[in-house]
Amino acid sequence: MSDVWRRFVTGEGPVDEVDPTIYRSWQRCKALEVDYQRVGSNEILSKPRLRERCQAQEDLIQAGKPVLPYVFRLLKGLNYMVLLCDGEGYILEALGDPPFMTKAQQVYLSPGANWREDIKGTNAIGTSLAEKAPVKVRGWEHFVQENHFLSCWAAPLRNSRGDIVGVLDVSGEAANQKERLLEIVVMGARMIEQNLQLIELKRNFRFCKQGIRLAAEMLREGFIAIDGDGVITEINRAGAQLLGRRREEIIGRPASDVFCGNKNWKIDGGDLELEVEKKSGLRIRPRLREVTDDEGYTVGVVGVLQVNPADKKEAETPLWVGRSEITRKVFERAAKAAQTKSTVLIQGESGTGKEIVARYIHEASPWREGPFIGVNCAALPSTLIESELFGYADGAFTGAKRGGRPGKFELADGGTIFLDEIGDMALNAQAALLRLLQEAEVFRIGDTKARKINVRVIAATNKNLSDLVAEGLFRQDLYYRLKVITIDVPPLRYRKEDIWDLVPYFVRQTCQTLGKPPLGIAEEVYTYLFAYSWPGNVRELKNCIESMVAMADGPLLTVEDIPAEIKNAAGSEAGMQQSLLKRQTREAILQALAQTEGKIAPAARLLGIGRSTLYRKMKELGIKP
Ligand SMILES: Nc1ncnc2c1ncn2[C@@H]1O[C@H](COP(=O)(O)OP(=O)(O)OP(=O)(O)O)[C@@H](O)[C@H]1O
Repeated sequence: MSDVWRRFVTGEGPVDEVDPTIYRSWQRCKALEVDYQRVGSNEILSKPRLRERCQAQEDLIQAGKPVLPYVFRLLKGLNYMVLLCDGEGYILEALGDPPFMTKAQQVYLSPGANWREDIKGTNAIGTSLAEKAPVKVRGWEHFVQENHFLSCWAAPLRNSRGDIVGVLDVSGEAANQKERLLEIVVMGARMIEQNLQLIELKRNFRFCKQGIRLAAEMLREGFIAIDGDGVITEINRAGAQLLGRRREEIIGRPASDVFCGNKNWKIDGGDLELEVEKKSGLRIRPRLREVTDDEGYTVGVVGVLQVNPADKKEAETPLWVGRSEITRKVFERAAKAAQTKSTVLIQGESGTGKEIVARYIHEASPWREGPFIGVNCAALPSTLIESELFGYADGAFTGAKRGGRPGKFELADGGTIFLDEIGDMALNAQAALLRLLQEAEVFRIGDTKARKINVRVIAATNKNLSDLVAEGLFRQDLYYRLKVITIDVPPLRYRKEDIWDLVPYFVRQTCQTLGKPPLGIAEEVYTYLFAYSWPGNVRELKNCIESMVAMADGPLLTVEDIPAEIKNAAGSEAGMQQSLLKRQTREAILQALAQTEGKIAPAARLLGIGRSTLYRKMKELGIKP
């Protein structure tokens, strides 16, 4: 036992031979009345509480993961241990040589124990936290006598804001005093801090990237980001739609490939003469702002895609809107189908938007310059459908027009014919249609002359065609000929996120048609529209909005304007929706936790929410960590 230590703790005499850091710590311990013979009451976490703490300090653990073994390898076989502690003094992880680990265990120098100064007296972990600096505490410098067999070296760990978030410590036996241990500990601490910064940077980067993507998707206008090398790094769906391409086709491509104008386009200092002219003659121009770094160097540009003001009328009404994954996939599939020559069969409940999909295919296909002719097969009596579709020759029947008449197929030559409600087509017309599809030529009724036609055929049905085939109401050979490419358009109730876009879209459209000034939409309206199940799909929503706009008095559409039958049905479904939402949230959280073996931080990342939000939701839903 050191005489200096004894003199201090008993208060017998002056102790000026002590390192000032140690002396300050001893004074703090004395003021806190720490027992100098043995630790009065240790603070040890139970295994589950320790696991929880490690989860809460996931970044620190991650940052320390490669460093602890590295430092330990430098000291291996010399009877030391390396410890990682959090900013409150709790030991989270330890690596060490077994003989010393066993001895250290007796004074709880092991995971779960807290080594704050007020609990353990002067020690490297607690004292480095109190002093906010690297310290060494050898043998009798420990305030509590039972720790005199130890020598420890520790350095605090800071995050990028400079807050202390932990401590790296090396401990060994008092007699074991290797040179330069403090330098090793400080070096290890710097490595952990760098890893912490990297983790934070990666997270910030992901946040910025995802944040930009989400923010861009909220814009009604087209958004584009181009990096310093002139490569397009982001474009939102509205922007891609404006350019008539898919996002995936644009991102990663040089801007000069996508836009015409200055081919050798460079960001810094160059004139931004970008423009793209669509086949329709629509000219699109980006309005861009430079993004500069701290030194003022241009690192890229961001901005909105605009339609040349002269062409604006056409662009203001996109053919379709809808942000749901389901709708996006439907139109992605339609875009692919547009590039082929095959017949397309669109299936879906009434009012889901099958005709819109057909028009979109036409617009994106090589037939886009030709006409788009729609025929509702259910609306035509079976006696008329053949002459309507294929036309008739002069004198084909009594009452026939002189000189004959072309049918819809001939009228659609060079373009697209859309056969809606194909399931209702009469069998004789089906036979003629099959022949036409196989030969690519039409025979007018009563005519022997074949006329070559170049038509893209798109059919749609809200019936199950294979059932009709089984009942003998639809020709099997025609069914197979039609369903070369099928596109299913799901009901609106399965893709309710689209309501966010459809509502303002229909409000704008209706205001324009009725010559009303633009109307706002009260947030609460959406609660009702989301709760309703929309059996009539998008058409029913469109009708609902039309009636709301027509009836609205003020500048805002409110719950009062919702048609009574929809409001009442939605009101009774609202409670159900909420409990369904709760159930779905619960399941999503449980699944994420199962995937990450109960780890909170990765589960939160998987769910795309913050850690504290996840904790709160788990509490609300009664999920135990
Ligand atoms: N994604 C969408 N974006 C904008 N408008 C849409 C969308 N989907 C549907 N609509 C509109 O909803 C209405 C119904 O759509 P559409 O006529 O295409 O449905 P449908 O499935 O062909 O119906 P039916 O089977 O009764 O013929 C139309 O006015 C259409 O413009």
